Amino acid sequence: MKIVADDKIPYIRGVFEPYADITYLPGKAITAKEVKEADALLVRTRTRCDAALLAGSSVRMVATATIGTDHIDLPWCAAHGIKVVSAPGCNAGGVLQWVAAALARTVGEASPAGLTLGIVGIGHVGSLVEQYASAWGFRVLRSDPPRETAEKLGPADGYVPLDELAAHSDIVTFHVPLHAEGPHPTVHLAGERFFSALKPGATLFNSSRGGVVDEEQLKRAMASDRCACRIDTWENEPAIDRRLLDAALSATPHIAGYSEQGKANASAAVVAAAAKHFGLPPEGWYPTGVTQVGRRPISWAEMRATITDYFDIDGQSRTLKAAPEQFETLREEYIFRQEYF
Ligand SMILES: NC(=O)C1=CN([C@@H]2O[C@H](COP(=O)(O)OP(=O)(O)OC[C@H]3O[C@@H](n4cnc5c(N)ncnc54)[C@H](O)[C@@H]3O)[C@@H](O)[C@H]2O)C=CC1
Ligand SMILES: O=C(O)C(=O)[C@H](O)COP(=O)(O)O
Repeated sequence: MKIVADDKIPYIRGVFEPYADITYLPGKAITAKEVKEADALLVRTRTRCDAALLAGSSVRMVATATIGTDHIDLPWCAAHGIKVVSAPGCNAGGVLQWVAAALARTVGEASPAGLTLGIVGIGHVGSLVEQYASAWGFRVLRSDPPRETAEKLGPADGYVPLDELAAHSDIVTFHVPLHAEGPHPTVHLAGERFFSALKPGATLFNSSRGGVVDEEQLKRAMASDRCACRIDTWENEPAIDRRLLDAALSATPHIAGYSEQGKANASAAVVAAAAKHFGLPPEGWYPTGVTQVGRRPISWAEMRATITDYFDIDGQSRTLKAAPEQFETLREEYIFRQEYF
């Protein structure tokens, strides 16, 4: 059995070695030639898994150590009998920490009470953000048309159309997958219509995917002082837009989910997926030495007073702004932070 794995998936070295021939490569170096005779791929967002990579290969399973799957051509894999497994919710706690830091910087000395937070996408991340933001005193508006339809949710549950959320929110945070298909596509979900509806002076957070926000429209809205932004995920990473970078209140290199616990969960998920699929022993494996966090309530005051000790969003923003050409290196050399709530 042959596995090709991204060499930046942490903790997994040694786990499959007793059972499989495993090769570790940088995500971008996982090419058609390298995977031709592989049975399984363990990837991250940096390997595009589509016909160009997989056609004619012996790959039967792709496991991604990420929540997002937009780097994988899911229909093509399904049509060609390739099982795809992701790591749902693995690093939601890390993204919560990024949002908390961004909220702390945006709200400052003011009180969350009286401010409205619009959350777009109420899945693993969005619902966690909602839980903490509501407890901190924000009024929360939600938009998630797929859930609203499936679960018959509406204004009585705090679910509103995106335009309405935009018009009434002081801060809007996006937590949707990037997809172009189906009745509720998210490519440029924050586009011209969204920015026309947006409450003047609002701040937009994007820690979902570049492409969910139309950066040209965002820059236009910022140029006329209609909004501000804090951005973790960018169109065209790693070649990010320098004007947007300069204008953003916070700019981080797609590291919102980079907590030690999130990375460990992601690694455990891909190991479990491959072990299960191929009937190998390490199915219940989890990295040793990773501190477990029990999710706990934290007051707004405690969070504001402590968040910088764990995640210095301003410091990391200064680093990226000073050296945007290092975008990918900053990600690769990131010291995974600790979740503490
Ligand atoms: N910056 C980072 O480091 C990270 C980014 N992410 C991104 O965050 C995204 C969300 O993560 P999860 O909450 O775990 O995903 P999830 O799949 O649990 O939830 C996504 C939610 O978005 C909703 N949705 C889909 N289309 C929508 C639309 N047009 N409008 C409003 N809502 C819509 C879905 O119904 C679902 O409830 C991931 O797909 C990934 O792209 C995830 C982890 C880390
Ligand atoms: O989980 C996701 O989805 C993310 O965006 C990840 O945090 C990005 O992880 P890497 O691909 O950089 O491992």
